[in-house]
Amino acid sequence: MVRIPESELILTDDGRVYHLNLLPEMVADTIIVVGDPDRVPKVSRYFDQVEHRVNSRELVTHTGSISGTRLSVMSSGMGTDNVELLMTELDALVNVNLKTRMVNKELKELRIIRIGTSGCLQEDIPIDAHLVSEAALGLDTLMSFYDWKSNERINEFLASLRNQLDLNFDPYLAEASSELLALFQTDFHRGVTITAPGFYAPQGRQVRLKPRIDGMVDKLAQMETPFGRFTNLEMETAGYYAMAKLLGHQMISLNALIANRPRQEFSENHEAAVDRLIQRVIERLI
Ligand SMILES: O=P(O)(O)O[C@H]1O[C@H](CO)[C@@H](O)[C@H]1O
Ligand SMILES: O=c1cc[nH]c(=O)[nH]1
Repeated sequence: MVRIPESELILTDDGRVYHLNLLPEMVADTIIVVGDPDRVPKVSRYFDQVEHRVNSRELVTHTGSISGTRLSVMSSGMGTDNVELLMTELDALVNVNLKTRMVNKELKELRIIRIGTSGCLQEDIPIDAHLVSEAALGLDTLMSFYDWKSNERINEFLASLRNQLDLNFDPYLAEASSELLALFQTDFHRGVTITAPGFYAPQGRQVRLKPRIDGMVDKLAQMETPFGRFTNLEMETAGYYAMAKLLGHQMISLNALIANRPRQEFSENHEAAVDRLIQRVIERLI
């Protein structure tokens, strides 16, 4: 057993993990994750009671319970760089003894559910619909820094995608937890999500700067992946799916589709679409 040094897993003077600013007893085994820190109280307002409220930069955590089920809701901010530190510190809270700095012999498996917003790539899916991601493609480079491996079929698909989009980095594809996917089987659209390392050119948008990849949205919308068609673009899901798989946690990502890219439409009330999603997720968790 190897002791994790002070420089590698940083703790505050009172023993909290560095970025999340949390102690182990402050998180539940079921965690809802959101991007926007202002969305955290919009979830915890459905809790019967809140035990802990902790703010640390864009990382906000509320822990409480609904009808006897203990739940946490945490914000990550935007992007998979934040997802990486959130998942690593969350895992350390439950799987590392923070006093001895040794990994626990028995590892805990958390249930983590993302409630996010996303832009739809397919014309036939209505605006504000709710979609569960069966798998996600990472167009960020996060998995280049971990020992991430895929099977031959996925590797062939990724090589072809890399070629079609003329990418000069290695994308990755990660899957949802099948157990959590079963919870959201009915009444949700299903699809394959694309996780981009930005909102504009990395999602094929042009404001003043022209994206390097021509017709990216159309090309992605027409591709067939090993899990079906690509449905939506956002900024976190693939990072969550890959980190959860590597760390041994169950993870599912749900999105309100507040923009439709081919139709060039944006939601008239995206807050209401997100609130409906929050309520549907809570109903299925408790
Ligand atoms: O609404 P959230 O959960 O933040 O998700 C989406 O919205 C942000 C971009 O506007 C990105 O974080 C993207 O993934
Ligand atoms: O188009 C969109 C909408 C929400 N979030 C994204 O990342 N992209």
